[in-house]
Amino acid sequence: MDRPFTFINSAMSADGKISTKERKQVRISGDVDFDRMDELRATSDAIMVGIGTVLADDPSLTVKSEARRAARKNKGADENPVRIVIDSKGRTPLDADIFIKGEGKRVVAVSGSAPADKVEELQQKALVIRTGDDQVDLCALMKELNSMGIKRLMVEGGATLNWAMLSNGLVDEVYSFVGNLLIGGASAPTLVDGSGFAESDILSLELMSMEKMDEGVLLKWAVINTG
Ligand SMILES: NC(=O)C1=CN([C@@H]2O[C@H](COP(=O)(O)OP(=O)(O)OC[C@H]3O[C@@H](n4cnc5c(N)ncnc54)[C@H](OP(=O)(O)O)[C@@H]3O)[C@@H](O)[C@H]2O)C=CC1
Ligand SMILES: Nc1nc(O)c(N)c(N[C@@H]2O[C@H](COP(=O)(O)O)[C@@H](O)[C@H]2O)n1
Repeated sequence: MDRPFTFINSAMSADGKISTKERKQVRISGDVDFDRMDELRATSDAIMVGIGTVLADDPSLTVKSEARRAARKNKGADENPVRIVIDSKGRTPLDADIFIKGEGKRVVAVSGSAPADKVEELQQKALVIRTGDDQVDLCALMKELNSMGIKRLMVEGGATLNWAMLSNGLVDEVYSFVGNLLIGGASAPTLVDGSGFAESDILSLELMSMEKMDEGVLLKWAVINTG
């Protein structure tokens, strides 16, 4: 495989929403699930999010547990995995938490549509990788990440990036915490948005495990990529 092993980790409400119609971050996970997410971060080479998530949530994507950061250091790795933003037009704010918080490498993946001045500014903060004309070419990017030594990639959303990764056959597993709340709203983002599959292309999953966790359930799925 010339791309990293890739999994999506997400938290959704019982009605499949990952945030509100205003795209406002909601605490869906409980403490146990957040700790599980931290372990996933700590054991990944890189974490990827879309620019929509950076603009909505301003996440730091750091490993929160000091012990886990120390364990990474002991193995000769940076305290935090490489943090990657998928951002065709180079809109990532220079004061985003992803740049400010925690040590470690950052990558901003842009496309040919990113203005040169934005790229120059981002290069002060991150390695900038340019693929694709209008939007980031995710298949080409994944090959490049693989050649950089990124073998285990965690995708933390949002809904549009999840769709793009899944519909390009780039995801191996999906971990979804389903919380005990209903968010509703036709326009609220779901686990997978985008344009959606035609009936003949619907993606099949194989249930790997289900576990009661906090006040919800953790579902682990393997993606059956046929392409
Ligand atoms: N509950 C949870 O677990 C999580 C919830 N969220 C929520 O998700 C929401 C954000 O999701 P969403 O708005 O969908 O944004 P995303 O984070 O999915 O980012 C989508 C953006 O990525 C850029 N992009 C670049 N290249 C591509 C490509 N090839 N294919 C697709 N997109 C590409 C596009 O912007 P451009 O063209 O400008 O590059 C696109 O609009 C927020 O409300 C956040 O709170 C987010 C993460 C986890
Ligand atoms: N697993 C999970 N559960 C929830 O309830 C959530 N709201 C999220 N959101 C994701 O976590 C990111 C925050 O990361 P930092 O704490 O800033 O490091 C946020 O952007 C979403 O990706 N996840």
